[in-house]
Amino acid sequence: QLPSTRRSGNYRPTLWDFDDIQSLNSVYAEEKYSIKACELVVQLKKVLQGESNWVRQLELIHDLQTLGISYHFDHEINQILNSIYLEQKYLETEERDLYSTALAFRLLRQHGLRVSQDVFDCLKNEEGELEAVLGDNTKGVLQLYEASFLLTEGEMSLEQARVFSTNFLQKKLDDDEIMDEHLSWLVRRSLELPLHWSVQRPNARWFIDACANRSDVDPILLELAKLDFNIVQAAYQQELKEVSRWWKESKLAETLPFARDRVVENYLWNVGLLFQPQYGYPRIMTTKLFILITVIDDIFDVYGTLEETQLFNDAILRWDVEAIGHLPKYMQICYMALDNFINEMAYHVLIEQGVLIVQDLRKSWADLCTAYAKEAEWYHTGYTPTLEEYIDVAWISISAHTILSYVFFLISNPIEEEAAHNLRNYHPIIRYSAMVLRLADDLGTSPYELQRGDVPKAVECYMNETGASVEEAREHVKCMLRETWMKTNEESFKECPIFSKDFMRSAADLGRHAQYMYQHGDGHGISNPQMEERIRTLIFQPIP
Ligand SMILES: CC1(C)[C@@H]2CC[C@@]1(C)[C@@H](OP(=O)([O-])OP(=O)([O-])[O-])C2
Ligand SMILES: [Mg+2]
Ligand SMILES: [Mg+2]
Ligand SMILES: [Mg+2]
Repeated sequence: QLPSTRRSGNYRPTLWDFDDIQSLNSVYAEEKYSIKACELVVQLKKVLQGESNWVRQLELIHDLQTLGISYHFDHEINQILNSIYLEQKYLETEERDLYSTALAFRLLRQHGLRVSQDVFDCLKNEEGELEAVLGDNTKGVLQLYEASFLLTEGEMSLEQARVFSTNFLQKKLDDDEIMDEHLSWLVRRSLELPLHWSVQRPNARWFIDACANRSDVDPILLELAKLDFNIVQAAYQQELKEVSRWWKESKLAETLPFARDRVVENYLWNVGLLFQPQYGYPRIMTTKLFILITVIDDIFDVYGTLEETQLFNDAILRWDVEAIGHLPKYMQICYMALDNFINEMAYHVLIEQGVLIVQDLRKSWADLCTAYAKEAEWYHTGYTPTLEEYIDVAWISISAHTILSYVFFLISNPIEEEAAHNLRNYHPIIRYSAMVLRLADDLGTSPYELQRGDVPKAVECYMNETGASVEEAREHVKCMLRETWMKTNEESFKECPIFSKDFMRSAADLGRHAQYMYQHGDGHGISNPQMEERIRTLIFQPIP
């Protein structure tokens, strides 16, 4: 049916004032703080090298990771994990328990070292049951729970460990039986989102604050975590100011008022996706990308009539900038903003890496808009696809393949032809990243999207196809999320990876950041108190 009036997303104006952003200015940009941080890094490297107990070494590595500062110690961490793996200390039965075994299992697997799930066998009873010997060991069961998310296809005992450790921990919380307050916080947090699914830098602030309630934290560790957080935040603020100026100068917020005006939220995606401080320019470019994807997504999902969306998609497929005269004015503006951005990105890569990628970028956008157009057709004709039909289109329409294309070309130097070929052919790691992003997005945004009118999403397609209730359908989607993570884990263990470590990390972090953004509803388009607090403490307020 053709709408008599256009839909609206009823999106509120941005929460973050342009002048407030432009006035951001952190003392931590001063060199004296970076010098102090370097001194602390040197001291901590000595602590790491001086630690001979393998469990303490692993606990230090775990803390460095959750506090967001492990990137200073990649070499030391690599050395320690490889020697623990080679010396197989984590296998000597007399030396270990559930806690140390699970901690070693998780950190070694995360590092790409393929430890067998059999490491838990010696802890089981005669009937081969691990759950029978948990006793009252909440600390150990929490580590087992975290470790179970590193499972790959067919590792049923890890899947069973996830189920019974979840039930064990939930019961402990419900019966208020966890006396240690910090442990209780960790359990509550991880039951919502396990460490393996948590994006590192955005979550670091929570772990830094939580450290204040721990007696076993090395003061140098906490001092460096706070200082590093504030120094990196100062760099983030400068990047955000630049993107915010670009968005204002584009005048797209005024000319396309129906679209989500979300510069800060779009920048936050890239704090999760490209957390390494040296990726400042890539973060600025991928934030512009997220902004344009958000606007064009809203043209297809909210504002454009069926006929207009088909005209826009044809123009994108043809890519003839002289032939847009027939488009409505708002589409001409959007088309040119996109064309300018593609040229800006392609020019940068041509100058820096000597590779011409205009066709790659246009193809990626063409695939995205074709998927958008299909969804618009389904909406306007009132068709509800099967879940399979929907996923075949929606893993593309969530835009992960476009986002990861830009990430690839921005951080790969040199650009390897085999990797570029796999990127163009949507290597499985791209599809898995897209699936986590899509499923997390549908769980977080579809209630609002359906209210205003949008194509039925994964939950609704499953309900329509099977007659399931909303709860059952949401549970099914969460099961699909777990299966996708299992395939992602499998892919990351492949011996000869086609893509760089940083790219593989970004592909997984895109999905992780989606689970962070949508943890409490639609943190991107609607926002909520938790997301506002996260943005305030992550970007606007240094740690005191
Ligand atoms: C960056 C994004 C992941 C992409 C554009 C904005 C998003 C936050 C999401 O927005 P949404 O409207 O929920 O996407 P979809 O459901 O219309 O595909 C799709
Ligand atoms: Mg949308
Ligand atoms: Mg959409
Ligand atoms: Mg959505």
